[in-house]
Amino acid sequence: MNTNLNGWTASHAKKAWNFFISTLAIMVSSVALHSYTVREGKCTVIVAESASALNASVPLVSTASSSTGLIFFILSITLRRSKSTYIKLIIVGLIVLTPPLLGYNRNWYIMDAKSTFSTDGRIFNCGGTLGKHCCVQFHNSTVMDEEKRAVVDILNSIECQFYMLIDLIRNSKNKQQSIDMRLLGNTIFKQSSHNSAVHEYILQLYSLSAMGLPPGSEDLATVYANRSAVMIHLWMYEDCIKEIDRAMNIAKNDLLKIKLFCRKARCLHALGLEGKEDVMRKAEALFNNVKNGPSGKTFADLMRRTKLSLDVPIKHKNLSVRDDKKSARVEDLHKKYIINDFSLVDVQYNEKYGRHLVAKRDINPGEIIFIEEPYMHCLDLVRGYTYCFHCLTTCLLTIPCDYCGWAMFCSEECKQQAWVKYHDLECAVYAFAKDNDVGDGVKRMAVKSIICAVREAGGVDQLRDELKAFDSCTDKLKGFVKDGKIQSSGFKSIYALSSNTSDKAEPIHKHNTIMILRALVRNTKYFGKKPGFEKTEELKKDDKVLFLGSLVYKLSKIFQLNSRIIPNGRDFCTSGLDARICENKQCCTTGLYIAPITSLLNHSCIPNVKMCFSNNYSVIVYAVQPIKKGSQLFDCYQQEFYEYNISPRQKHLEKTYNFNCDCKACKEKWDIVEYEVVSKKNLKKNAPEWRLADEYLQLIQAIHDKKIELSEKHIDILTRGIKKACQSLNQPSFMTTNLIRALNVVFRRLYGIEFMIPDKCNND
Ligand SMILES: C[S@@+](CC[C@H](N)C(=O)[O-])C[C@H]1O[C@@H](n2cnc3c(N)ncnc32)[C@H](O)[C@@H]1O
Repeated sequence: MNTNLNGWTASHAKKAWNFFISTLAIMVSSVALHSYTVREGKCTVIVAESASALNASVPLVSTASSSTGLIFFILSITLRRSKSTYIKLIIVGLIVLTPPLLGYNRNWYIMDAKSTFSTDGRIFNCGGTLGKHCCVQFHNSTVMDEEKRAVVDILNSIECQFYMLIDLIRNSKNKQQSIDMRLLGNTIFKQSSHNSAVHEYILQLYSLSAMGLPPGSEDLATVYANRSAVMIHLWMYEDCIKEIDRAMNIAKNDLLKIKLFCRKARCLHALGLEGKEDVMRKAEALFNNVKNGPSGKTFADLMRRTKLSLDVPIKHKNLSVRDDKKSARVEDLHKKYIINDFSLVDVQYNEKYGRHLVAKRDINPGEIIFIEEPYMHCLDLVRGYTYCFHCLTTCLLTIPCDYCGWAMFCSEECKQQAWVKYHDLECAVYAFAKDNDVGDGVKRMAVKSIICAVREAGGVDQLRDELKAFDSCTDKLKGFVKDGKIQSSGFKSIYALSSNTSDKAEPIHKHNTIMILRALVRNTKYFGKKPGFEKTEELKKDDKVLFLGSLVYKLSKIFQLNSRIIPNGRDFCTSGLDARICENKQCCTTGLYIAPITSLLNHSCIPNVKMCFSNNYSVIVYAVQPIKKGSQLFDCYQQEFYEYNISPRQKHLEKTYNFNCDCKACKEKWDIVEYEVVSKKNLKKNAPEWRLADEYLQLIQAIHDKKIELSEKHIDILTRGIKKACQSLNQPSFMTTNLIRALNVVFRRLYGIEFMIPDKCNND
């Protein structure tokens, strides 16, 4: 008798194999008898008599269909004669069963008995049709399949059924609120003491007032006239003339026109331009019509004062909202660096970080790594008095969309371009999707990008086909690298960005999806207008709805993770918080933007790169620490280690970005140290730190206090300091941190998006 070390005999082994094979056969055949698979579009559906049969069947049946099960059973009975047959049978069994066993839980979804889902355009109803338990495996499961399942859940939710059925009030212009804002603006303007913050507030009130007024109305002409009064008050004569002409085009009231002519004559005089006499003649002609009326005396006085002022030489030169020196500097930068040239970096992928950027050579602090043009931006709704919603140009005299109460443009051209490109639909869709939340940018980005993507593709069906083809490509770097070169591919690059949000953010994305989908269904012609279509039972059957719904859901997540803040124009946010968590949203953000390659930067609490949103609609990514060839570039998603303690820092990253940070600062538990106080007294008596403080502290202080005119040379000086600090000091160190912070201020001031409202004015 053959005995092995454990006392097992061949007959034991034979019995064991026998038992194993029989059990396997019984399981398979029982599944075969109690469940069956249906190939439905891109899915395999297993239908079973009971939940337990379903659970048993999932790992087995995923590839072994009922017929395979039967064959298996028959084979095990008829062929169990020789050892080699067993071996063959086992090999076949392993081949058949291993992939599904490994795949169990990954691609199989147990559906509840009543759930309905779409399989590649067709509807499969688990309960309704079959009355049995079922689960489904999505073959070639694409990213969108995940979202489709979520959308079915969303459509089933009570919140969705509620919003689909109720009639929401269109969020649009509000004339009374506009008039109230204008009157408040007038009251503040009449007060005697003004500084730039007051000027800004007055302009904000007037522009918000303009937003809510119908086109061509006398009220709108009055608001424009009031803004022109602010402009002349601020010695911004050229802007004042533009605003006067705008008001004049719609004004019907003679009294208003006389005021405007008088103001225009003063501006022409201040600018030394011809034409003031002609303008005064027009004012005189109108004055003759009103001089005997109730306002005759007031206007006679105005005419007299204006004529007198035209004889006095003007000492103030024209001011402008744009900083010309900065514009020239940014233009020079664009001559030196090609926009969207990513030759200093590589995109790579690994399991831990996903896609990430890696330096192709050693990079010095202060060096610009690349400049990227964003794919899209979205201004905060209250910022319409400083920037154009369409081109983001600095503009204090924006004009409103004719229909909605939030979009403001720098010119008629921008207004028209935006209308043709996206705003005609955005205006209607967002009117119903808008919540009264200042930080609604993610939702608005989703609306705008869907509209643009559908248009660019030529329709919803075409977009679906394009994305399907894109999904079928398994390249991890798709959308970002083409023919070995980093290159973004428009909407597809946005679509390819990470949507790995945490479960905690789910309610927001679901709500965004409901609100946008509702507006797309009810306020666009994307789906045709079938009666009763807004009923969620109907919507669930429509593959176009499921497709667009899932796209909205995915984009909401993508924008939450990948969009970055356009910082407050003039300075650092007081708290430095991420605008999406900052309680005082207006303090630190102008809006959001998304730039695909920049979005591939992963996070570290001690970042080696920083971004600056330039005043020429581009994102400048520059190094703040020495970066070795082959190492990863890291940005900081919220606050750096010196601004936020480790625990809230990590909680926020986990909650918003769904990962656990293990950068050096987190591993070594670096907490806030008193970095803010720029004084040598705070330094430990550490020789290298003292030496660097002697060399740089005064400059750093002067930069923060705006005491010096900055230039590129300051970038070089700080760069040298950072290099020395990184080489000679143990980190974290006071001097390294402060040198890097000063470098960020310099970049922001030299190139950053900014608007200027003068402090000085005619009250001085
Ligand atoms: C803006 S994306 C960055 C690019 C991303 N790696 C990709 O492949 O698209 C943000 C996501 O990247 C991942 N990520 C960022 N920083 C990380 C880090 N330090 N460690 C691990 N994952 C990180 C997280 O999943 C996070 O939600």
